[in-house]
Amino acid sequence: MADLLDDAAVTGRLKELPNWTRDGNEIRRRVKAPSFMAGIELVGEVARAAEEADHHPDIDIRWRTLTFALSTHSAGGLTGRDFDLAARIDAIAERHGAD
Ligand SMILES: C[C@H](O)[C@H](O)[C@H]1CNC2=NC(N)=NC(=O)C2=N1
Repeated sequence: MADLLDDAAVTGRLKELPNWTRDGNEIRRRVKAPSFMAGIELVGEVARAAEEADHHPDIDIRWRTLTFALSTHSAGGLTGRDFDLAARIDAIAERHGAD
């Protein structure tokens, strides 16, 4: 099982991911896609990355605004797996021309 990160480690990893904010046991990012369908395609790609990593974000879809939240449920908080997937989500969002 992945190790829980302490507050200092979480703060350190968040510095590399300026689009993400911490809310308790999770980190969250909002992404605005160029259109609804672009957002759905982006979510599909995130879903494939999540399956590959065997780590799954909570996803909220509102027209072209997507919110991704990450936490490691089995560990009860934030681990390196959340930050690794967050970086992959950033790369996917950028490739899809999202803000
Ligand atoms: C068996 C499998 O590894 C676990 O159920 C995984 C699947 N995806 C997961 N995703 C997230 N976000 N947290 C988990 O603890 C988790 N556990």
